[in-house]
Amino acid sequence: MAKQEDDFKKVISHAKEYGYVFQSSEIYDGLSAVYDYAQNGSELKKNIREYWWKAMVHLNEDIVGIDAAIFMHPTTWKASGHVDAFNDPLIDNKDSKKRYRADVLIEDHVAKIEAKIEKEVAKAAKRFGDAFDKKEFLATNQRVVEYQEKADSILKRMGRSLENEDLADVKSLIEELDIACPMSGSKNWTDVKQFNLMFGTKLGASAESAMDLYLRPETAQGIFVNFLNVQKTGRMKIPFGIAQTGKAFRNEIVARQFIFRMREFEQMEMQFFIRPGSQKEWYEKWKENRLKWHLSLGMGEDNYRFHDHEKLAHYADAAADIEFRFPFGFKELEGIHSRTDFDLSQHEKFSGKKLQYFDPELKENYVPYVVETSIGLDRMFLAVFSHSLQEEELDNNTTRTVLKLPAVLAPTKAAVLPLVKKDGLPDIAHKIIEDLKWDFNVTYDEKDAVGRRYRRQDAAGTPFCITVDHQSLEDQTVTIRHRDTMEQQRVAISELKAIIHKEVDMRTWLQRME
Ligand SMILES: Nc1ncnc2c1ncn2[C@@H]1O[C@H](COP(=O)(O)OP(=O)(O)OP(=O)(O)O)[C@@H](O)[C@H]1O
Repeated sequence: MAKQEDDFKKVISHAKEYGYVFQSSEIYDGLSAVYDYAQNGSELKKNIREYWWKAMVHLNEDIVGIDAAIFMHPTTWKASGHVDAFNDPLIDNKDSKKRYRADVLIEDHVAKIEAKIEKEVAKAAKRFGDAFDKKEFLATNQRVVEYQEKADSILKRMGRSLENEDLADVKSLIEELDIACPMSGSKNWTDVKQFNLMFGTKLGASAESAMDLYLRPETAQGIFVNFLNVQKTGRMKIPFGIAQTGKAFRNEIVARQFIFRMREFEQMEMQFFIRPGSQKEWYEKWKENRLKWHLSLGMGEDNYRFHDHEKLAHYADAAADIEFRFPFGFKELEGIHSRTDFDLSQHEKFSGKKLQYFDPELKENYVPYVVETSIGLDRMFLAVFSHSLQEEELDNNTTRTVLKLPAVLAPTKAAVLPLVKKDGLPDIAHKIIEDLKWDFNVTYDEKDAVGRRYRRQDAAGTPFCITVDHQSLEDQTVTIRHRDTMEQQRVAISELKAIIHKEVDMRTWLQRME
């Protein structure tokens, strides 16, 4: 645990030091769970968004993108169920006065049991070496089986109680598990209460005419209310999808873990409209497709897993998360939900307008079913950033800090470095930049010895360093150094563009999904 915390602290401080993420309003001591993306962070975030948009919208003929407003008519949130049911169960500790999500306290308790299982697995793997079969061990080792059963039964009971709104039982569970306040160690808890996560605001100038509004807690509803507009104007035929990226706001009770859980964040969502009855098939297809998208980034198959939900939201008939191995363990990165016709039917009911599709093949009208994929852009950022940050032991007994971002996502693709600040080398470097900047985000750096500059670019995640030296004056060649291997090649300046394109183009990366 201590190592995990330490690694995570390194991630947070590296994000600040290298211009990725700052705390919002830091000069006023910050605002809890709100963050700003800095000069490198905003580029990385944009690149992740574009990588998603390319895969989702441009590469799928049957998916189009929209950009709906954050403000929506307040009835939207009545219809969607958010006014009545977008709650988290909260519990206060009477001694420390700290507030927690009751379900998170229980899940953290279960995570500790799961950590014990991992420990047993690691021990056994060491003991048995090559002969170790993890699956068999998990199924047959008595202690591990007991741990697993305990973890499952806790989660099942919690899911059931939350579903039945039995908050007294959630409190009993916390007491039975002897869960203490992580801050104070006290077990003096209040009852569990529901807390609505939507932020309210007002539209209009005068107090009398002002209308109560909400900042949207998810982007999905902007798509549902536009379903028929898009279908008609785009002449879309079912099955088809509508995608969008944009801000969402949730007044999270416990906002923690850096940009993992924020109060203002960005979602990338796609709602896929289908014939009723075909939801199982599409749900499976989208689960598979989304995992492939993640794997295309090459961050290791072992770092992802599916978590199928037992406890379903009020709108869903199936739901799964793609979990990623964050520095603090496996956690939800993306959700895939089979939302039935719940949202469109609710909007029909509350607006009094028909939201139906005439299926020319079946020759009938129906309210389509929906399978959605929903991923947090900030969470994806954290996944990519934390996975990429590595400390490497080098042959000469030094370590280097390197941010091995997938090159396609790296904020700056290349740094151009004149070996010295004289003899015309900076001029050549600037000329190279003039040419490359139309294709890539590139940077110039002439300060310090070249070795230090390499290290700086490694830590900032720049995949290539291009060094201009005296030989460049004679034969128009430079060295290009690869961040991950530290290998250097002598190449003609005229070849640079093609070399970089090959490594950073989305095509190369996204074709891995095929
Ligand atoms: N507060 C938040 N900060 C950052 N990202 C978030 C936040 N809430 C949700 N997301 C992202 O949006 C995605 C889809 O939202 P969804 O409503 O399914 O999340 P959720 O199940 O409520 O998440 P969680 O269980 O972590 O609260 C999540 O998978 C996550 O990546």
